[in-house]
Amino acid sequence: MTSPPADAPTPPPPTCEDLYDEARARPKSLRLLPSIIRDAVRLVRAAAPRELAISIVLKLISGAGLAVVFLMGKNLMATLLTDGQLPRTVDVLPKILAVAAVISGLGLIAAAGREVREILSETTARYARERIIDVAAAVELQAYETPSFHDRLARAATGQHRPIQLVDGLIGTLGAVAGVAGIVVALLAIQPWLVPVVAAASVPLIAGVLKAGQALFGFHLRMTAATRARNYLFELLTGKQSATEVRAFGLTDHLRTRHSDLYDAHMVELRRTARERFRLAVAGNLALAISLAGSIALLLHLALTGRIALADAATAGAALLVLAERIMMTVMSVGDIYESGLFVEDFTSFLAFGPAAIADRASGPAPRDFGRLVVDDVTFTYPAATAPALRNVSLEVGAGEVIALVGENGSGKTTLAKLLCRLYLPQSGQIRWDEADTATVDPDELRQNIAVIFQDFLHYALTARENIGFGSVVHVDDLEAVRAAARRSGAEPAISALPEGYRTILSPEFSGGRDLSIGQWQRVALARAFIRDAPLVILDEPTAALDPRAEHDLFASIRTLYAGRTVLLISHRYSTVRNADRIYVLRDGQIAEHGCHEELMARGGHYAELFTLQAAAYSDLDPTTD
Ligand SMILES: Nc1ncnc2c1ncn2[C@@H]1O[C@H](COP(=O)(O)OP(=O)(O)OP(=O)(O)O)[C@@H](O)[C@H]1O
Repeated sequence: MTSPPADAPTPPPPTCEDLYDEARARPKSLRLLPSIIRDAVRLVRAAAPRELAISIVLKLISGAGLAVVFLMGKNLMATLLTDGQLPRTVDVLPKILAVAAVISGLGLIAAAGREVREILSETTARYARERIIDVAAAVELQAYETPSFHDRLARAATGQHRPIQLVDGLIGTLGAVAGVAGIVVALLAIQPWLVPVVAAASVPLIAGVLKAGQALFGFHLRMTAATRARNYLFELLTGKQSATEVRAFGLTDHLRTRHSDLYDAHMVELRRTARERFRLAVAGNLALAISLAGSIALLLHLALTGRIALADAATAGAALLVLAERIMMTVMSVGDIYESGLFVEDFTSFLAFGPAAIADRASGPAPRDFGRLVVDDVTFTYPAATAPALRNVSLEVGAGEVIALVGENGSGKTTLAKLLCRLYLPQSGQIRWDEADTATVDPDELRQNIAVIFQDFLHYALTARENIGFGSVVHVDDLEAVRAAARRSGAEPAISALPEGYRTILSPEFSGGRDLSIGQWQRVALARAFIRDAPLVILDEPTAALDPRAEHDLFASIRTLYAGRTVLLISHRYSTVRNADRIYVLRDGQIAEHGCHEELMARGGHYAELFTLQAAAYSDLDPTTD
């Protein structure tokens, strides 16, 4: 692939939106079925090739086994009834034993088939789940900002058992089709005109099951967003994180009613869909029944008027009835396959958005060292927003500098930090790490050079060691490195006081787990940034929950703590950023001004206004001021 010219605007990253629309718009005709079946078989084969092969072989053996039992039984009867004499035990016993052995062998095969099927199903579900994780990990963070991605993710997560259902249905259908074929051959020999009649009568039945499959799939498609909303409310009502606030504000009844209303709407729609599916089934079956009754009446008429032999009419009638039953079964199986196929198509088209699909995105190697980070005229708008969060932002961060980013709420500080980490790509402008445009380098490699702690850092319900070690996953088992990071961030005393120290799970949801105070959590998060050996450190509000002494200590020693590294600091505490080499002031997504503290104060602009405002609040509280 050719790389775009250096000055060309960065193309918008592909999101799941494109794929979503394409998948939805695609006609869900029966013609798609072979490719859907191929995809499903491929997926199951990739997940569990051995189990799939064994499962098919066992199914074939069972099918053939039934025929063998039938033939052996026929042979046994012949032996028993030979010349009207009682057979000798020695002649008959081996045959009885052989029939018994084959029957019990078939029983064993059926039992083995069930177990293999269970393993096949679970292995396929696991494989499908892992592919979903691949997609979730590969898509740009931007995809998470779109409801359609979450809809598709939710459907993929619930549809992971569909490929195996489809393959199951396929194996069953092959058997049913073989049964139909046998009777069709017999009918062709007796009354050939009956075959096209029955085939024509099956058309409404087939159309019905296809429409029924589409109706069910449509129902799931329509309800995905509402189902996610309902599941979210369920999480709120049952989750640990929400439990405190839901109780404190007495929200349980209100949320419960909303959950229940959404469920009511879901059930109304489900009943409507079920009625539609039932109507389609009635119409299809009625058409088949009418044509059957007509054919049998005609057979009877032909027999009574002497145009066909009575025996032929009776045989054809019986074959017709069996055929009708088989056709119904077959059509049902085909309907199930089609229905599963619609979900499989939805599922596999989602998987297509995984690592393979984004492999050809520009992704050169990330620079190893850090000299300079340049933000050049960057504009960025969130997918869900209409106005840009950042407009024509330009700034520069040099190696070894401590740079501060300040501004009022919503001015774009966190957004800029996320763009620097290449979590989002700008719609226009460039972010250059030394000479490399970060849009064109491998994002994972680039992020290895950055230690970032966001305001909403994660509280992992895992051990204290992991909570720190995740900052540099290669050090997760290195207790000494973890301890050293904890000492630097001041988290060490709180962790050492835990019942199992660094082995304690930081969540009371798990046995032996304990929680930390918010300030202690913040120190743990800071330790995560310390353990990561990255040249650029981005700290987004790192001291919001720290006590004044801890905050003072951190900022007083920031140059020593991060000696040799470059620090980008986002803070609302103006006193803490005054020692930065350069301060950038963001306002409504734009850089309003920049310079060192003294320069900005002398200028008397936005920074000076906010700094003075904050300082005044402190001096008002100061009992020594008059
Ligand atoms: N995921 C999102 N989708 C749409 N708009 C967003 C999203 N995240 C943030 N915004 C909007 O982008 C703008 C910048 O937000 P950002 O979080 O960068 O501000 P901030 O300066 O870090 O604010 P704070 O000081 O409150 O942390 C805001 O107007 C915000 O409402």
